[in-house]
Amino acid sequence: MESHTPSTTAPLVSLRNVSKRFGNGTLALQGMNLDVGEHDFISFLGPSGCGKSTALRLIAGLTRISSGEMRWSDANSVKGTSDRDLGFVFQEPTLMPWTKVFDNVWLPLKLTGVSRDAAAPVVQQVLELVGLTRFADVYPRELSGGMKMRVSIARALVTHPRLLLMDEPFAALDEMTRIKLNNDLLAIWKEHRFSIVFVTHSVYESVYLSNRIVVMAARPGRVIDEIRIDEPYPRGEEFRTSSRYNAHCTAVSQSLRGALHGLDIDH
Ligand SMILES: Nc1ncnc2c1ncn2[C@@H]1O[C@H](COP(=O)(O)OP(=O)(O)OP(=O)(O)O)[C@@H](O)[C@H]1O
Repeated sequence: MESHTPSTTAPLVSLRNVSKRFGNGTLALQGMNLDVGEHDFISFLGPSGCGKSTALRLIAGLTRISSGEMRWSDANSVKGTSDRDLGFVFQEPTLMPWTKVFDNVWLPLKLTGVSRDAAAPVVQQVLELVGLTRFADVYPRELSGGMKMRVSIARALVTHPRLLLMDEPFAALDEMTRIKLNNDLLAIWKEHRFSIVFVTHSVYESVYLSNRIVVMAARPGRVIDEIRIDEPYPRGEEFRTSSRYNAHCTAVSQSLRGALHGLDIDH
């Protein structure tokens, strides 16, 4: 068993007092502070509307911050939020239905000018990582929901990003598929040592996966707690059925109740 070793190097990305107000006046995120370290697995957890997706999209550079500061480590700062340093996985697999699995996964490399032939070894490598070696030549419609999500993860990993951002990637999947994908994601993360920021509504999923859980509340969207899950990896059935896991879930649920309580006060 291996304990998670907290990063002693500079954070990959730091948010300082970051806020986001949309044009319609909604304060989606207020005063967020966060350091994402090397090989962190961070979950954003909270009720609907607390700004989880907004925070993720800010980190991805898909939405601009209104105030505050976001700073990338030197290795990333050459090109800022370079596409090659970031992978993004959405709740929907968002695959191109008219083209085969191989071509869907090749896309991020194709967009940076890498030919199909040159991309082939790395596309095969990431398909192998997600267990889809034999499916390179099929269309997305021939795949189950879980397999489509695996393709989406492979596409995000094909550029070997240092940070993988995942917005409720498994929310639409059945329980067994979700557990399997949780385990496979942890195995890939452990082997390849990138960092993950993962949005979820599930206390159980966040405790199982993460070493840090950022608990958020709504109106305005904000961070109300950060909880460390200091448990060794790999985590498997033994951890999922342990009293320690239950105790962590109870503590996180209590913190989350604070988030919901805040919502009641605001309304
Ligand atoms: N483009 C937008 N324009 C205006 N308001 C927005 C926009 N995107 C999000 N919001 C609002 O910002 C707040 C935070 O939304 P966000 O999607 O980040 O929350 P969330 O925690 O991810 O919610 P959910 O769990 O339901 O996905 C919400 O009140 C939402 O309605």
